[in-house]
Amino acid sequence: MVWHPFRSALSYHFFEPYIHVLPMSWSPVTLENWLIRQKDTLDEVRGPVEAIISEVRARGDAALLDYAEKFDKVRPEAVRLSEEDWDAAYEDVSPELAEALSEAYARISRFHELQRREDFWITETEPGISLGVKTTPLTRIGIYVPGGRASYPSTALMCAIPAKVAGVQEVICCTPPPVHPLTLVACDIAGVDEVYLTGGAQAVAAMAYGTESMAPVEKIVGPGNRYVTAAKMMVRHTVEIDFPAGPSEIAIIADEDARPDFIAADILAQSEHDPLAASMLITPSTQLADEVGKWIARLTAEADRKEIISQSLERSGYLIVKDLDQAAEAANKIAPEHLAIQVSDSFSLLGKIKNAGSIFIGPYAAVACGDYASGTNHVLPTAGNARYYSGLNVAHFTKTSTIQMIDREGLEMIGDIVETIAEAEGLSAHADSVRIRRSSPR
Ligand SMILES: NC(=O)c1ccc[n+]([C@@H]2O[C@H](COP(=O)([O-])OP(=O)(O)OC[C@H]3O[C@@H](n4cnc5c(N)ncnc54)[C@H](O)[C@@H]3O)[C@@H](O)[C@H]2O)c1
Ligand SMILES: N[C@H](CO)Cc1c[nH]c[nH+]1
Ligand SMILES: [Zn+2]
Repeated sequence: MVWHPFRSALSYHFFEPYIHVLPMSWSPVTLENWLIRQKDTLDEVRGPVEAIISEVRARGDAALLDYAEKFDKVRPEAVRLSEEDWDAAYEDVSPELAEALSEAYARISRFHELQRREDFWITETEPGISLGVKTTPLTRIGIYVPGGRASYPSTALMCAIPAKVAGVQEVICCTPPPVHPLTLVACDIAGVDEVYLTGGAQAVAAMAYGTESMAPVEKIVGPGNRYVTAAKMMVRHTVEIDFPAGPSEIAIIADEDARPDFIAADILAQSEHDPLAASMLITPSTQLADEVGKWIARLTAEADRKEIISQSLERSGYLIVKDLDQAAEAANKIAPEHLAIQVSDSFSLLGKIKNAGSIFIGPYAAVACGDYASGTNHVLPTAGNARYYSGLNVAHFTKTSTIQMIDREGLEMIGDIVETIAEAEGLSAHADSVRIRRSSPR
C-alpha cells in the first residue's frame, strides 16, 4: 500500500485528482490492455508445452512419472491410482467435509438433471415425413482436475456430474500428485471410474494419445493453468475438448449504490486462484472504484494468499464508463468468465449482456456460491472465449444424430425438389436414387 497524492481515475468524461490510500495495483485499466494481457498468457508457453506433449507420446508412463517428479516434486509409485489407495482417502476426510461435498453434489446434480435431453424425439413435420434427433452419450471422457496451487475437489464434481448425467460410461480423472483425499472422495461420489496421478500438459497429452496404463479418451474437459489450457488447444486435432478454461477472471458491473466491500471480496476470491487471474470493475462511479480499492487493500492485508492475490491485482483494475449501456458494451468486449451485476435495475442490464461465462445477479450472489454449491457449473471459458463458447454442461458429453422417416407419400411431397436441385448440381445419381423409388410399383 502506498500513498498516491494525485492519482487520477480514467473517465470518458472527466479527469479528477483525488487523495487517499490505494493499493499500488488497483488502478484504471484500458480495455485494450486488459484484453491483450489475457490473450498473451497461452502464447508464452507454447514451446515448452509442445515439448511435453512429444515426450509423453514417445515415452508414455515413464514421461508422466518424470514430469511429476520435476513439476510436482513427488514421484508416484504408479500413474494409475489403486482402488485401495482410493478407498483409503475416506479415512482422511472429516464427516463435515464429506457432508459439505455431498450437499454440493446434490445441488449440482439437480441443476444438471434439468439439462438432460430425452434419448430421441421424432415428429411428423408434413404428411409422410417425420424428423427427429437422437442424443447419444460419449463413451469415454477425461476430466482434468487442477491441483497445483490449490486442490479442486469441487472441480471433480463439476466435470464428472454432467458427464454421468449425460450417460457417459467411462469417466477418467487426471490430477497432479500429491492428490488431496477430498478430491478422491469427490471423484468417488461423482462416479469417476479411474484416477491417474498426473497433471499439467503431460496429463492432457496422456488423455489424448494414451499411455501403457491409460487408454485414450474421446474428449477432455476441465480447467487448469496456462500449461493445461495450452495443451488442450494443441491436442484438439486428435481429441475433442470442451473449451479454453484457464486462469480465473471476474468482471463486475456496479453502480454507485453497490457494496464496495462485497465487490472487493469477490475480486480477491478470484485473484487467489492464480497470479494470472484477473479482475475488472466496470462502473460509472469513480467514488465506488476508490472505495473498492480501499477494501481491496484492507482485505489483501488480511488474506492468506497475499502474494498470489497481489500478482493477480497487477493484471486487474477498473474502467470508468459514462453509463450502464457503455458498461454492457465493455463487458461484451471482455467476455469475462464470471460477470457480477450489482446495479439497481439488473434485468434491464442483463438484456444487454451477450458474452459472459456465468452471470451473478445481486449483492448476495457471491461468485464463490457458483464455484461450489448453488448448482451451476464453475468450468467456464476464459480469456475472451465466452464470445463463442458456453460453460460446461450436459450437452458437452453427448452428440446428436438427426433422424428421418419418409414414406411413399412423403417422397412424393419432396421428390421434385430433390431431383431438380440434384440435376442442377450435376449429381444425377442423387436424382436417380429418388426417381427409382418414385417409379417403382406400389
Ligand atoms: N476457468 C475455469 O473454469 C477454472 C475453474 C477452476 C480453476 N481454474 C484455474 O485453474 C488453474 C489451476 O492452476 P494450478 O496451477 O493451481 O493447477 P493445475 O493443475 O492447472 O497446474 C499444475 C500443473 O501445472 C504444470 N506446471 C506448473 N509449472 C510448470 C512449468 N513451469 N512448466 C510446465 N508445466 C508446469 C505441472 O505439471 C503441474 O502439475 C488456475 O489458473 C485457476 O484459476 C479455472
Ligand atoms: N472460480 C473457479 C473458476 O474460475 C472455480 C473454483 C473452484 N474452486 C474455487 N473456485
Ligand atoms: Zn473460485
